[in-house]
Amino acid sequence: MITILYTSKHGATAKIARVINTYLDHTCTLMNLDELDMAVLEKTDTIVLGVPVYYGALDPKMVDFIKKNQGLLIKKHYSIYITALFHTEFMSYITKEFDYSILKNVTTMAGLGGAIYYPDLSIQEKMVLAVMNKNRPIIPKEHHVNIFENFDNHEIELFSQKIKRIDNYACK
Ligand SMILES: Cc1cc2nc3c(=O)[nH]c(=O)nc-3n(C[C@H](O)[C@H](O)[C@H](O)COP(=O)(O)O)c2cc1C
Repeated sequence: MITILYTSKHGATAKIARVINTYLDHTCTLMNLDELDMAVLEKTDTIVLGVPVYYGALDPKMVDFIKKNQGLLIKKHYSIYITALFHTEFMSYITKEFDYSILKNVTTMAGLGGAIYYPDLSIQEKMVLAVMNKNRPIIPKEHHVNIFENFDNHEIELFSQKIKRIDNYACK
């Protein structure tokens, strides 16, 4: 049994969870951390953690969950995917937050891309993104009013295949 546990302010991390679930033949339980169900997690063999990046750091709610629930995670196969525009830098976001005691037990990790849904953003978020984009241009100008997605579809498929293999192995 696989559970994908995620946080998602604007929907991209949730969207990736749904795509992974599709690659896994709709066999996963999708769980938003805001609706955490520990009884389901206790029963699950494989936990996939979906963690977005904001302001140069992993979402603190999920970081807190992972740190407080190391005991539970160690008993499972657990994997992490990062949702971020600068997704190739996922390891630097991860190593900034987690030490070896957590990382040595992670089965697989990946950076899968991110998205900006402009109509959903607050003025403050738009300002932060404008500064970020000025310093390190990543969002083309024509996307500044609408939707920009830079999901790495190939990585999403590879990550899903790894999860499938891990869970098949766990169930043997
Ligand atoms: C206010 C704000 C700050 C962000 N900061 C970063 C960042 O520092 N690095 C990065 O790679 N992506 C950054 N992003 C992009 C997010 O990681 C991307 O929008 C991701 O899809 C967010 O996940 P969500 O849609 O599930 O909320 C930021 C996005 C917002 C709105």
